[in-house]
Amino acid sequence: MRTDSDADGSGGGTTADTGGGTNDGGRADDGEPVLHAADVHKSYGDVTALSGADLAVGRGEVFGLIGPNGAGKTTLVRALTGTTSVDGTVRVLGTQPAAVDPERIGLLPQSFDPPGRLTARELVSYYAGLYTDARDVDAVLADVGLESDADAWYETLSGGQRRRACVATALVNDPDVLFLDEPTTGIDPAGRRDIHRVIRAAAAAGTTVFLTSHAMSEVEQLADRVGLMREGTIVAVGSPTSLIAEYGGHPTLSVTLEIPETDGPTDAATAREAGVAAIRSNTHFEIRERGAHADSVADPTAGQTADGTHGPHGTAIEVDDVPLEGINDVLDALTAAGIDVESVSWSEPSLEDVYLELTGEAYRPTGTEESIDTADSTAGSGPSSSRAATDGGSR
Ligand SMILES: Nc1ncnc2c1ncn2[C@@H]1O[C@H](COP(=O)(O)OP(=O)(O)OP(=O)(O)O)[C@@H](O)[C@H]1O
Repeated sequence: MRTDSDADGSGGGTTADTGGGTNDGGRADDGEPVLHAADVHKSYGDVTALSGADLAVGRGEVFGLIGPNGAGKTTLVRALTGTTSVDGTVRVLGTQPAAVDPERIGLLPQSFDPPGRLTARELVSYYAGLYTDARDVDAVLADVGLESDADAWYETLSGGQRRRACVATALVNDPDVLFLDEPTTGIDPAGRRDIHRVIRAAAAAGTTVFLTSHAMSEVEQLADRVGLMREGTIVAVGSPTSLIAEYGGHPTLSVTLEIPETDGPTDAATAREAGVAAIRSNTHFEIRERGAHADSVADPTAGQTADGTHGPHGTAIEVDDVPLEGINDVLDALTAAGIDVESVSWSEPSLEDVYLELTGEAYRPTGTEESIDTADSTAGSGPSSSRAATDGGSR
């Protein structure tokens, strides 16, 4: 991070900010945000890629851009990196994107296919040679966890190792602004942690990181603020916490009740009905009556279907807005009514729920849910956690 770009760190904000963000963005040397887009439009023939995008990102901020395929994320990155022309205002480090000194920008595109017969060290050295003031190549390779594979040809590296090498090429000039498009695609959890650590360190040193990703858990963990893009505009901006509070919904407890193997579907419905009644009479929690759940009470096929509302051995009840400390109240109510519980899972809303709420679309899950025994159900929770007891029986 070059010191000549140091900013005053004062607040910036964006026109689309939900107001809940904890970091409204510092400013570049001349008082502007480091990245600034206002009313940006871009069309490809009849296709509208950007339809009035607004954005302000500050120095040292990690900004995560999420949105469905085709929402306009890559086009916005291209606008910010000066690789496509757009209508509207786009400023980077206080100037036009095309006029920014390339030494101050790091870019990892989604698709990057370097020559296979370069070693990782040669690849990063090549990029280092493009800059007048590059970092030590071996230090960068160590940062991304590639020190022991530095002399392997790129084509012999695994997918994750290749991606790490590519990330290294974007870091070697110690950029002031780092654009990362899906940086951890194909990288295993340990490698992902390495990359996350590198991103956090860069931001702590003052680099502005603009992260585009479909991995909601990654964005939730890394980003100071998140912008959700839909149909060419950013429809919500805020810290992950504020977006989840505003759009994520409530924590949900899902209780699967046991039904004896010989029983038929009507008994599954009866078991569920009894469970619902026990919870309603003995706790203040609401049952989440999704359409399929409501139907399952009266549905003679309940307990047999694969509609996702209950498994083959039990029937599920979803209880809305149950805090962690309320789980035992629900289980006690069922136990007191003599109802056996097969399993329990509890989940807090996450950025995934925000995404679903604001786009109405499912995305590829990133598998971050953790499972623990409910015997420890009073243990602390992370920003997005799920707790499950898979052993049968009531408590
Ligand atoms: N070079 C191009 N020529 C024509 N249309 C394009 C071009 N680039 C993008 N588009 C269109 O612009 C829209 C936005 O595309 P963009 O790549 O910015 O979306 P995205 O949010 O990055 O999508 P993804 O998540 O799939 O990468 C899409 O409808 C896309 O088909």
